Amino acid sequence: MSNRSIRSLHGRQHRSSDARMTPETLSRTPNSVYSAISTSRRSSSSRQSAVKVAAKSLAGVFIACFTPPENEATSSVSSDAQRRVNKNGCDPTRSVLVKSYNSTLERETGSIRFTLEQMYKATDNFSPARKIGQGGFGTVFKGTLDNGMLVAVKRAKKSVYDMNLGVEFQSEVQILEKVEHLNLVRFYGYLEEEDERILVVEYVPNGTLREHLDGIRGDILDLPARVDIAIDVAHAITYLHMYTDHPIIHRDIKSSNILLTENHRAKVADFGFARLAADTDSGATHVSTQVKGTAGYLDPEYLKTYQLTEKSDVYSFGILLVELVTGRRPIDTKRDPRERLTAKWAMRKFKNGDAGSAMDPRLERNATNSLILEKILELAFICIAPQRQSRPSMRRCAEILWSIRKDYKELSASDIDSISSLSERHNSITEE
Ligand SMILES: Nc1ncnc2c1ncn2[C@@H]1O[C@H](COP(=O)(O)OP(=O)(O)OP(=O)(O)O)[C@@H](O)[C@H]1O
Repeated sequence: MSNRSIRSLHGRQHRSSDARMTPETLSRTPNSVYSAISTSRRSSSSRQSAVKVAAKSLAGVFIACFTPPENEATSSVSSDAQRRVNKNGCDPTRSVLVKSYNSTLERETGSIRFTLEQMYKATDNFSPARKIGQGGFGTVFKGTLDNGMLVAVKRAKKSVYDMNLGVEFQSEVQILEKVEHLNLVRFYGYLEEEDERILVVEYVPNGTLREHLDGIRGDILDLPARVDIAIDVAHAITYLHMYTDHPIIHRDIKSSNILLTENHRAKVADFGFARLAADTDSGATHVSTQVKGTAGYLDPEYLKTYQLTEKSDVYSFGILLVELVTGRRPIDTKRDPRERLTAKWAMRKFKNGDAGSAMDPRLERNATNSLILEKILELAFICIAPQRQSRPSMRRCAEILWSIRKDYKELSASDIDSISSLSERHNSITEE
């Protein structure tokens, strides 16, 4: 969704034979990195001591005392997986849609192959009044299908098609057909006729996360809403990495690819760059491939080695977390040179015990928000660790965020004294 997207730099195709980390290995938190960040921070002189005590002890507690909510992870994602499954891998809603379009060519997978006539009808002949967006892929229209269903109709621009979009389009369709999750934009079908390429996906009515952070979509998102959005995105990527038939790497996690519903639920969009992950059964750890993604979100190790793993999504997710709490874009060229790379700037502030000054100025400043900001930044910084082995799995990120949300709820109803007592309670649990 940004013209900074890097479509194709260098191309090589091969698979490595290194052993891939298992989900069990991935779910272990790199405590050393986490605590290295915590201990390298200078304590803030301006902070009230109770908050410092609480922050320090909670830093360990957040990791050490999390009851790994395995069940929640497993049940939420696997029930989703069950929900989606029929023998063609499509969910009941899709089937209904397919039935109502039985005059069209239906693919075995359950997605619909639309006709041009249907697309013209759905979009009032691609009327400018129906245009809702423009991106590197083409133009997006708000469409209405015959059955009244609202959809987003993504029409590829011809120049993109001429640049070998055919292969990418088919690969995007194939990936979209495989996935089904509440936090992923749902795929309904596509059109491929002569020089027209169109994707028909769920219409998500409330704009992109970036628009919300820019304040052009009404009310500013408060911190709990941002934590919820981070959790939704973590669920979506965890699903792609761990619960699809074959792990999928999204490769373009960024705030302008996160669409929001009216209730501020997040849905990850845009599978244009998505790739199947390495085939672990054959012992591969990564796929080597052309570098694609968006400047500012790109994993430096992937950029350097062309080796793509799920941890590249984790890196982009870390950048997204920084974006969520600072409100700033990952690269902000209008700022002072020392502030242009937002993650670096925020990390410096954090290490100097001054994380609070990296907080989005539109967020309320209070003890709870400051503490939660630190927790989110701590997680962000392990996600963007230079070496991919040091980064947590997406599932681990989701677990940490659940605990952050839980503690937010407990802390927000209380004052500094309660923060201290919560930290004491956690200490006594660890001592036991
Ligand atoms: N499913 C959707 N529901 C509602 N609006 C959408 C939907 N998909 C895209 N949009 C709108 O259209 C805009 C462009 O989206 P699009 O996915 O086409 O970008 P893109 O071509 O993938 O961009 P890039 O390739 O540069 O990342 C979005 O910013 C959003 O405002």
